[in-house]
Formats: sequence, C-alpha cells, structure tokens
Amino acid sequence: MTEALFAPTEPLASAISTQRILHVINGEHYSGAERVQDLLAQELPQFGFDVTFACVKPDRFPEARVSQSVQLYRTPMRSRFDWQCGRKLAELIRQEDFALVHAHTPRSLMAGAIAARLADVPLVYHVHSPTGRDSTRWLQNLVNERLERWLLRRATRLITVSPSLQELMVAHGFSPARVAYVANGVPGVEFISRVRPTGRWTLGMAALFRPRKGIEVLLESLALLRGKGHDVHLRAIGPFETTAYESEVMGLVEKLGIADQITWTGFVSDIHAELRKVDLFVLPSLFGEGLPMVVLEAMAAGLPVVASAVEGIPVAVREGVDGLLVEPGSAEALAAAVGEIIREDSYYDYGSLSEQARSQHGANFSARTMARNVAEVYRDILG
Ligand SMILES: CC(=O)N[C@H]1[C@@H](OP(=O)(O)OP(=O)(O)OC[C@H]2O[C@@H](n3ccc(=O)[nH]c3=O)[C@H](O)[C@@H]2O)O[C@H](CO)[C@@H](O)[C@@H]1O
Ligand SMILES: O=P([O-])([O-])O[C@@H]1[C@@H](O)[C@H](O)[C@@H](O)[C@H](O)[C@@H]1O
Repeated sequence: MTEALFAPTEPLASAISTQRILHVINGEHYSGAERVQDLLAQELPQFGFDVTFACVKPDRFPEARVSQSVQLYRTPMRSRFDWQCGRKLAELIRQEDFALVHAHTPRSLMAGAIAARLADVPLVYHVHSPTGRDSTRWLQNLVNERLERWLLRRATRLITVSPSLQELMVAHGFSPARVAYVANGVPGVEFISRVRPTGRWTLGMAALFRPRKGIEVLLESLALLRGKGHDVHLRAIGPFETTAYESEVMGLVEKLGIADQITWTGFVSDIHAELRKVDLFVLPSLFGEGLPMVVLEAMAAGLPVVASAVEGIPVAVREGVDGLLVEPGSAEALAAAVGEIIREDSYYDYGSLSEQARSQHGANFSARTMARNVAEVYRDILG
C-alpha cells in the first residue's frame, strides 16, 4: 500500500468522554477475526469504550467494515518482525491517550506488544484460533506460535473465543486467571419463517475458502448425495484465499462432475441476503477453528447447521437440537448427516431445528453480549 504511515482515514471523533482502546489488527481480509473487530467497534461504545483501529496489513478490511465512522490508521508492517511499527504505535498511544492496546493475531501482536510495553499501557490479546494449527503452512504456524508465546509473556489478559482455546492457552502455561473466555457473537436478524423445502434443498457454506475449511469434503458429499437421488444445490459464499487454491478446488469440481450443482458467489458484503437463499448451513472445517462467525450468523438466521465437531463448534451447535455434528474429514459422514435432515421421512422436524438455532443464538451468542463481556475484561484491568 502507498498510504503514509499513520494517516487517519476518518476524522477524530468530536467528543470523547469514554476510555479509548487501540485495536491493532491485520486487515488483509474481511473474515472471522475482522467481523469480531468490526462488531466490537460498533458495540463497545455503549459500554464506555471507544475503539480506534491500527491496521498492520491494510487491504480489504478498511473498505469492507461496517464500522466506517470508527477512526482507522493504516500502519503497515514491512514484515512480521517489523518492530519499528510498534515504536510508532507507542508514540500514537501517548499522543492520543489510549488506555489499553487490544491485539488480534500474531503479526498484530508483535506491533501491539511492543507498543503497549513502550507506552506502558495494558495489553489484551484475542485468541481467534489455535496458532500452531491455524493454516496448512507448517512453517508459518510454527513461527507464529513461537512468536505469540514469547510476546504474550507480558500480556495483561488473553481473551479466547472458545473454551477449547482457553484450555489450550492454559496448557501453554498461562495462568487461568489471565485467560478469559468470551464467546463470539453476531447481531440478530429480521425473522424469516423457515419452511422445509419440498423439492430441491439449497445447502450453504460461507467462508474465506482456504484448505482448513474442508470444502473438498463437502464437494465429495454433494456427489454422494446426488448419487443417492437427493436434489441438492450448494451456494458457496465467499472468496478464495489464493487463486492457486481456487484452481485446485475447481479441478475437483470438474473431476466430480458437479459444476451444475454449485453457485459460487465470491465475496459478498451482505451475508444475510445470501443466507436467506439457503435451507441448511454446512461447515466442514478440518481443524484450527475458534468459534466460527458463519455458524452463529446461520443460527441467527434460523438455519439448522451441519458442521464438524472441531474446537468451539459443539459449544454452539447442539447435536439433534439445532443441527448435527460430524467427524471432520469424512465425506461419507457429512453426506449421511445432511441426508438425515433432508430425506423425506426425516426424524428431525425442520421447523423445530430452525427455531432452536435462532433461540440458541439469541440466548448465548449475541454481538451485544460479546461486547459486554469484552468490556468487563477492560474494566477489570482499568478499574
Ligand atoms: C484464521 C482465523 O483467525 N480464523 C478464525 C477467524 O475466522 P474465519 O476467518 O475462519 O471465519 P469465520 O467463519 O469465523 O467468519 C467469516 C466471516 O466472514 C464473513 N464473510 C464471509 C464470506 C463473504 O463473502 N462475506 C463475508 O462477510 C462472514 O459473514 C463471517 O462473519 O475468526 C473466528 C472468530 O473469532 C474464529 O472462529 C476462526 O478460527
Ligand atoms: O501474516 P500473518 O499475521 O502471519 O498471518 C495471518 C494469520 O495470522 C491469520 O490468522 C490469518 O487469518 C491470516 O490469513 C494470515 O495468514
């Protein structure tokens, strides 16, 4: 990017009567961690905290975010070891009187931890996924995990998005008192009455498509379902992480002969408009999840969910109540679970699965509750 370091994209808020928090974020995508950041920026002010963003990999997030009125600094790092960025952020913290730094993902932690140390303010770190198995790039995982552990020695508090990640961080040696679990949350959506389809079923998967999301497994299960006589179509919602991976996936689609069964939407800015076209949400993740925002968004929209039982997913999706859980990596198991719900003589009542999904979201996974719990962590630190 050619923007000058620390050039604000929006004017400063006119009156600041609350405590100011600097969120140091990556920003190359608009995916799960970014959705959390975007929602916190919108919801935290009602709990007494104003958010400003420092974006160390500015790309899609600055334009795609909903929180456009929130101040955002483009502060690109030249590499993940660019400690100069942290030094400049420390200057910003002193000038603008930020009370606390909240970093997300290892690269932004590098800048955020240095900045917090130099400016002598507390550091909070949001753990969105298990860094050691966050991607299929083993070297990046290893470097990021080591970097994260080293930088976190001085973090005041860690926030994990699932109980499994809380256990992981405690197993890594962080004292339980320093590790808070705050479930992810998403806003509620206008009620749509969901009716069990009589003919074709539209399955939906939404993601930043990358290998660990396991779309290959879903493609194979689509072929299996068609082989069993089911009329199923897939809406694949979202962008691919790389064009090389996209070609690989398209090769598999060709090989399976299922191109006519799939609509690829690319990146959409209105996820709910897409979810309205879907009857059953599917997430075949292989590993490395936290608590996927897409699962919560689907539940808020009253969609039953079939997903792999990895990391935080079983905390949201209750087997047989609002969806079904499957072992990761098995096309046969995924096809069988989808078949259980869509077959004409299904044991499951579609309307009840839909209602339960919506009430599970409302009771436990709202964006407001997520923000309130993050605000509690700040208050605990700042008094
Ligand atoms: C590598 C990494 O850090 N992964 C974590 C990341 O989620 P990850 O990036 O894996 O994806 P999620 O499923 O949580 O969220 C994707 C988000 O992108 C949005 N979307 C998707 C497609 C599209 O076209 N348009 C669009 O807006 C969805 O609406 C959703 O809000 O943060 C999540 C929330 O803490 C964690 O559970 C994941 O483990
Ligand atoms: O550049 P970087 O911060 O090491 O790497 C990033 C990961 O930390 C992050 O979890 C993931 O969402 C990004 O796609 C990217 O891979």
